[in-house]
Amino acid sequence: MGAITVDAVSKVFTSRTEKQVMALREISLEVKEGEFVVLLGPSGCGKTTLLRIMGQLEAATVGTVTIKSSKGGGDSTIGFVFQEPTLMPWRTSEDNVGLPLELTGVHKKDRLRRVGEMLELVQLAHARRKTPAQLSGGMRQRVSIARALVHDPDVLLMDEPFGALDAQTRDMMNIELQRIWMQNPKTVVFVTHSVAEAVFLGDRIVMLGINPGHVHSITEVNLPRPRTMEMAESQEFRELVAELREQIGDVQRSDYIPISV
Ligand SMILES: Nc1ncnc2c1ncn2[C@@H]1O[C@H](COP(=O)(O)OP(=O)(O)OP(=O)(O)O)[C@@H](O)[C@H]1O
Repeated sequence: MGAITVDAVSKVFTSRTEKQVMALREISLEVKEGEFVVLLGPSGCGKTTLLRIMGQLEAATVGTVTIKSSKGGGDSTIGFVFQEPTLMPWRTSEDNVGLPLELTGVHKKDRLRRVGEMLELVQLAHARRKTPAQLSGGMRQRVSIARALVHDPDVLLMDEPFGALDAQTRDMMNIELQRIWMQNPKTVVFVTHSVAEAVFLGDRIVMLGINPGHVHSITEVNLPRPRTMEMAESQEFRELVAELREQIGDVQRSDYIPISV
């Protein structure tokens, strides 16, 4: 597992019109080993940008991100899950999950064993020979999660992974993800628009403010695990959701004018 340190990260984008937009300003954040951190905040506050910088898919304009691996030595490894499953349509679940291992030259026998374990973990062993078109949206996302975990990454970065699913499937996937995470502990950073999803999943919720993106607040969720759908009906859960919704409202009411620099 890995610990993530975000140190004074700012990001300025230069658009096609050559106008510069500051998306993030001086974000500092520590994600502890094995922690499940959720990034929450109104549209445009920079959640995806911050996640992409953490995953080295995007460079920070200023500041640094360090991922310290508890395995020691070598580069830290990262698993990604995006809103769209990005599976190869002609490949079976087994072949999609095994792709990262294939690309790094893992021997077929070891690869199949590991892929089998991952498909068991996401409870899709029965669908190993199916292609994405033969799976439901929730099943496709479970294949993506298995693929993201197959190389045993130090951290798992998830950008609205259940945003395209219907409400019922999304609830089920939240329960599933919690089970997978408890069975196979990882450091997770998870982006969402849904306050209830954030409270259900997170150890801590980092609320980003806008104009430009910055850390507005950090909330610890002290509900015991495993969290259940019944728990989501409790007063404590509802109060936390209400408090965070109010915070989002406050953030949104602050004038949003992207800062040009
Ligand atoms: N490649 C880019 N070029 C220019 N501006 C960008 C680029 N990517 C993001 N931005 C701008 O940076 C800001 C933050 O965008 P980002 O997508 O990170 O926010 P977000 O909180 O994830 O939004 P949403 O919740 O709507 O997905 C926005 O003002 C966006 O327009």
